[in-house]
Amino acid sequence: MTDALAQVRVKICGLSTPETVKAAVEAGADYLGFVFFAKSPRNIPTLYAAELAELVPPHVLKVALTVDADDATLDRIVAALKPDMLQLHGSESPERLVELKSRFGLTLMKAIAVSEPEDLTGSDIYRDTADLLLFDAKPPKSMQSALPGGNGLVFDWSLIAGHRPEMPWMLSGGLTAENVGEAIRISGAEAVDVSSGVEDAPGQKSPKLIAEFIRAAKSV
Ligand SMILES: O=C(O)c1ccccc1NCC(=O)[C@H](O)[C@H](O)COP(=O)(O)O
Repeated sequence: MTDALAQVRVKICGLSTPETVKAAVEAGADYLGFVFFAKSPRNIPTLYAAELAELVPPHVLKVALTVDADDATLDRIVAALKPDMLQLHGSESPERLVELKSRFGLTLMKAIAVSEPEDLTGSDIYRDTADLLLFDAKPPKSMQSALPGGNGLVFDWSLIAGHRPEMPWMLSGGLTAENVGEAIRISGAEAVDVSSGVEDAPGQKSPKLIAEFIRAAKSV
């Protein structure tokens, strides 16, 4: 039997309430992302993460999203959330990933900001240190106050078709229930990640939009 019918895996990022965590689990999310970055409208206090973590069954993987966090901060996050994966959304170097793997032994996903082909070829530097890559849209320089991710921006998915990494990867950046099918077909993604596209307002996840997104991604 081939893997041709395998469903796309879905990560819902930036959950911050019990209701939306439960909604994402019930809708069939494979990964739930929790943001630990003070400037983000999705930031959650570290201790509150422990409460949300209780609601996540073992078959759904918990992802802690951080931006250039130091060891002490990560120690607190890992103790509270007990994540399966760290999503590194800053300018963490390959050497930093080696340190994090040795300290925590968790799956490491390095976010790569993409706007041109060189961004994809440049991501090869993480080949030996990241377990998977997350391709996200690079905010334009004009967006001075932009977050490093979670901006609802799309990049040209055909760039990935021209440089498919040999290691596992996820697609993100401005995905919605309406465009995720086309994004998967063009990029060849086997896993997708969404935040803004399942929100009614920045930081406010919608159970309805979460269910619609997961249905759309998994029906491709
Ligand atoms: O969500 C945030 O606020 C955030 C803050 C700092 C770094 C990354 C952040 N989010 C990343 C994500 O939510 C996703 O991994 C991905 O970039 C999708 O975002 P979106 O374009 O909003 O769907």
